[in-house]
Amino acid sequence: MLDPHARAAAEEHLRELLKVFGHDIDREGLVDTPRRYVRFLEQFLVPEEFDFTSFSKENYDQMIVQRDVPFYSICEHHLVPFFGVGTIAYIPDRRIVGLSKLARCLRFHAAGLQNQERITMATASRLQEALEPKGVAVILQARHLCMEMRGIKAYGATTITSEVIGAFRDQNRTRGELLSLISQGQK
Ligand SMILES: Nc1nc2c(ncn2[C@@H]2O[C@H](COP(=O)(O)OP(=O)(O)OP(=O)(O)O)[C@@H](O)[C@H]2O)c(=O)[nH]1
Ligand SMILES: [Zn+2]
Repeated sequence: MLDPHARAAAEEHLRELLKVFGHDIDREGLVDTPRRYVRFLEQFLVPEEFDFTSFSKENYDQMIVQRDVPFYSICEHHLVPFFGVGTIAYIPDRRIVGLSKLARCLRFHAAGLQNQERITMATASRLQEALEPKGVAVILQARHLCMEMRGIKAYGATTITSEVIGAFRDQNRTRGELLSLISQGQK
């Protein structure tokens, strides 16, 4: 959380920026916008930490795959959103993790000013460190508004990044099984 002085300064900078572009910052629709935007940045740039609640895997030793996990981020180059869905998979060794923590992990690392490759690697490393599983795979598919609204204007282009660790990297059969599980039921 920002202290009140820092928040007031951030809001003032935003008012100045809007003025530079000729906006009447006292009109009804804009008067509270700097406050709202700074609050959004506070929430988005400083993500909420979470606990990696884990459980004994009992006898389960197959891969766990979570698909279509939505995430939102802000491109560090243009300050424009990029967003998409991720697949997070792991093969437990001793522990399994609470399912919501997979999505939380991706959400946490997507927050802030980012590039897609960094989110992919950070999500995978975090799972690897927290669980020491036999393998981890993170695959992100995203649309970058900096490539759609501006610049190259490649509407609808998607970028896929992946990070695979352990058994997913070393064993073709394991990797094949992951790909087949991911594609199941997809249109
Ligand atoms: N590798 C990577 N590049 C990204 C990501 N998000 C945006 N970029 C790219 O960062 C690059 C910044 O390039 P610059 O040439 O400095 O910026 P620019 O003149 O605005 O580039 P254009 O977008 O091509 O108009 C662009 O090619 C963006 O597409 C990302 O998540 N990963
Ligand atoms: Zn960008």
